[in-house]
Amino acid sequence: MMQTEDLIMHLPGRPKLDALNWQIQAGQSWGILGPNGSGKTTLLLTLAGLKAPRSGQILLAGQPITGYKTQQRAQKLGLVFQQQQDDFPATVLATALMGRHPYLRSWQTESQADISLAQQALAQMELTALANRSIQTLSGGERQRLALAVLLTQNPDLLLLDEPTNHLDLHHQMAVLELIHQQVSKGKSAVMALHDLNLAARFCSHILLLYPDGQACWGEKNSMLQLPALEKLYHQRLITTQVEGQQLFFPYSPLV
Ligand SMILES: Nc1ncnc2c1ncn2[C@@H]1O[C@H](COP(=O)(O)OP(=O)(O)OP(=O)(O)O)[C@@H](O)[C@H]1O
Repeated sequence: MMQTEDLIMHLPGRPKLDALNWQIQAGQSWGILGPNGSGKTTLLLTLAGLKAPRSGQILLAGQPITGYKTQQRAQKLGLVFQQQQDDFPATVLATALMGRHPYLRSWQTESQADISLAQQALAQMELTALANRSIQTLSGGERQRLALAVLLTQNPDLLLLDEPTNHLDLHHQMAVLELIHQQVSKGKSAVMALHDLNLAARFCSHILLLYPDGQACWGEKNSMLQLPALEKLYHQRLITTQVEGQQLFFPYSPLV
C-alpha cells in the first residue's frame, strides 16, 4: 500500500532523525506512538504528501507520491486531522459529500449514488439525525465523527488518522476504532497517531514508536509494546496487566 525509502521528516531544529524504511501493507493497522512534539502529526502529513520530507521518498501503490495528481492521490488515501477547519458554513450532509469530490469532474454535481454513500457514512457515525444541521452548531465529538464520515464517504485504500478518538466519549471511541478495524479487515490499511496505549494494544496490528530524540522503531505489536521501550518513550513509569487476554497499561504514580 505504502512504502517509505530512507524517509526523514522535516522537523525544524531536529538535526538527528532516524530514516524510516517502512512498509504499510493491506490488512495492517499501524499505531504511531510518541510523546507530544515527537512528530506524529508531521509524519502523517508527510505520508499524505502534504508536507515535503527533509529527504527520502514515499511510494504509494508503488509510485512516488509526488507524481500523483491531487485527485488521484485522494482516491487512494484519506486523512483525518486533529482539528477540523470550518471556514465555510455547510450542512452535515454537504460536508460528508465532500468525500466524493475526488471522484467528480470539475462542476460535476453529486449523483444519487454519491448521496447514498454519504448518508450511509453518516448512519455509521450515528449522525443521520444531524444531516441538515450546520456544521458550526456541532459539538466537538459530533464534528470529529463527521470528519470520519467524510473519510468513509471518500473510501480510500489507506486511512491516515491523527488521534481519531479526539473529543469522543467511550462508546464512540470503541465504535470508531471497531469501524476502522472492519475497514482494515476488508483489505484497507490504517495508520493512526494515538495517545492511548490500551487502544493501540487492542486495535493495532503494528506499532511505530517515535522518540523525542529522533529515534524510531517499528514492527509487529507484541514486539513493540514492551514496558522498557514504552517507559523510555514517555519518560513515565508504567504498570501492565492482562484482563481477558487483553494487555492493559497504566501510568504509575505512587500513593502519597
Ligand atoms: N512550522 C513549524 N515551525 C517550527 N516548529 C514546528 C513547526 N511545525 C511543527 N513544529 C514542531 O515540530 C514538532 C513536531 O510536531 P508534531 O505536531 O508533529 O508533534 P506530535 O507528535 O503530533 O505532537 P502532539 O502529540 O502534541 O500532537 C513539535 O515540536 C512542533 O512544535
